[in-house]
Amino acid sequence: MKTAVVTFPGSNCDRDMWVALRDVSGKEPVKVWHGDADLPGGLDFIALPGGFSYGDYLRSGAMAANSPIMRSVAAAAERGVPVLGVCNGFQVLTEAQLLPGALMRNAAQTFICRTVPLVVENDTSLFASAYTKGETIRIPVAHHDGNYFADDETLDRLEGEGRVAFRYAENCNGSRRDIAGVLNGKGNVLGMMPHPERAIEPAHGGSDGRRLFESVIGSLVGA
Ligand SMILES: NC(=O)CC[C@H](N)C(=O)O
Repeated sequence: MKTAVVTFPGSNCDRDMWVALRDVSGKEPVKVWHGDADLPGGLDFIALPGGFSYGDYLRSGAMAANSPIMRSVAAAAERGVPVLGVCNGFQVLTEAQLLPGALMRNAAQTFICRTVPLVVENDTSLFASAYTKGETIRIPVAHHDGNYFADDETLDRLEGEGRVAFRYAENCNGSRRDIAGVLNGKGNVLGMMPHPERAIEPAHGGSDGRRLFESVIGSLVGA
């Protein structure tokens, strides 16, 4: 099994993601730099971490979405390789149009940094098989641009196709229909604002994020 974490200039959660993947998979992820033209061969999983890529210049994730490496990430996603984008990684995935919608400034115009309750909406995706639909989990958020927006037609389609992965039990940022994470049509790309890699062991204050990594790593066993 071969996993990778992509680092952009301004990423600040790449090490946490790397440690979470290493601890759950037992194998060290490959570190990939945004300027690399190609991903290493044979990757089974790609993570886009949180942070402030390019200082959130223009819009959060807008510059990173045009990094050289994102062409390879899009091609890998198209081939069915699982891709997880957390927080800034989610912003990059929407800006790269690998996921629908946009992450706008939080409704209260403030940076939010706290642990929030989330409802698991989909427990059949490869990212969430270790959760139970309807279960409430607690995962930290830390962002100023987490206000998920998509038009009604898109939201209806996402809900109808079971592509809302997580919802906020308490809407902390104004996201439409309380959406905290969404899947692409094939179900192999997940973007979410909360940080599962910050809830891996009790010392983090909770370990509800660990099951997300157990789900996806478990789906790769044998890979
Ligand atoms: N923790 C993060 O990834 C922050 C994401 C983003 N730059 C924001 O503040 O909205």
